[in-house]
Amino acid sequence: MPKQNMVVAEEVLFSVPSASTLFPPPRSKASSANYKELMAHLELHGNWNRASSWVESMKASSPTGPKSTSFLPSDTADSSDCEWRRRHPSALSKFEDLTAAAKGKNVVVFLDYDGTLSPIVDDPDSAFMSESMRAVLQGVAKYFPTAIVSGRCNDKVFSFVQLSELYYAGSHGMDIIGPTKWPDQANAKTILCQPAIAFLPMINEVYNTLLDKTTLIPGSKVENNRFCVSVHFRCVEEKRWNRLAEEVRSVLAAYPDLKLTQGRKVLEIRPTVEWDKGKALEFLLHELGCADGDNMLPLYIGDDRTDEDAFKVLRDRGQGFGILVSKFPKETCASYSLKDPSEVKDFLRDLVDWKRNSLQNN
Ligand SMILES: O=P(O)(O)OC[C@H]1O[C@H](O[C@H]2O[C@H](CO)[C@@H](O)[C@H](O)[C@H]2O)[C@H](O)[C@@H](O)[C@@H]1O
Repeated sequence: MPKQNMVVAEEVLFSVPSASTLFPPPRSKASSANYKELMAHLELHGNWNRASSWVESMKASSPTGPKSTSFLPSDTADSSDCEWRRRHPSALSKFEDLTAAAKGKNVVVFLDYDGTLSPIVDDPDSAFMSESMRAVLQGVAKYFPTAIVSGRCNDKVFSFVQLSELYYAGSHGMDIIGPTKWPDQANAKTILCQPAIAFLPMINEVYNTLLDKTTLIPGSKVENNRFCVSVHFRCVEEKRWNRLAEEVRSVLAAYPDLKLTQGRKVLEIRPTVEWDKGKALEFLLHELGCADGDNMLPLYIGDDRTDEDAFKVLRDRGQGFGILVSKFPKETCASYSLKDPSEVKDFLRDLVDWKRNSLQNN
């Protein structure tokens, strides 16, 4: 499928050509210290000074509906859609292939929250999970170690999910805790992994400053995700995106240790630590004793650019499967697809039934 027919994946916003690409290093050793300093300056200020390119990226990314494919001629859209579905078939229609691969292995389930377990809604505080999804999740956690890996802070995700038998990896995996009720209360294992703990005061400071700076931009919302901050623009009129981007840019210019990425109609500010949902997945697999073993089959279901880090880990390890939740073609490292949270629920229910039946038949 031609690249332009795919939805642009959300990406690190200041990934413009690096200064070192534009200015190759000097040959003499004597000039190299000055060169490093110059490069650091250009990387930071050159890139941070492009609020207008942020807006282009904000416009290009995060399509959520039929509008997003409207730039395609309809026959091209149809054929590219078919080709994409062939390469990333539905996890529901290929369920038997998946369970065949899982036979004799311990399945571990990783789930993103927004857009995967709950539908995308305008107000982030109202992204509730349905009771039926909760019941299915409870069933999943009964048979398989299950983790929620989210950009949100753990407290918020827990307030939506309300299941203490799960692992939670909030703040894009930078805050990992084990279940307080699995396999049973007495044996509950407390895992704690917080690789960005040193950034807490800085993140709080940035959150407060951003709250203050964006307060006059109607529709904007700043969310404190503990180890990262989200600036939502889903409800901001497009003519004001430039102003919002400019405010965020001006705040972040003072924090070289923070980076900016983009999700679904959201700007995300994160520490520059080498940690993401992929690292969280690897950490949890290791904790569960299946880092190197072939006896585990991890399944990771997610809808966002940030989930791609986890899909990539599974693809590179050749272990388990990534399942992308999307109604339309997207660049992805996932093997399979599901269209929306309702299909995710069906898939998880099938998984529980399959496990229950195979236990009964043994
Ligand atoms: O990793 P996730 O669990 O998918 O979290 C990613 C972000 O999700 C939330 O924002 C998204 O969902 C909102 C509610 O549906 C929607 O209004 C927003 O436009 C989406 O970007 C959450 O509010 C963010 O903090 C998370 O980073």
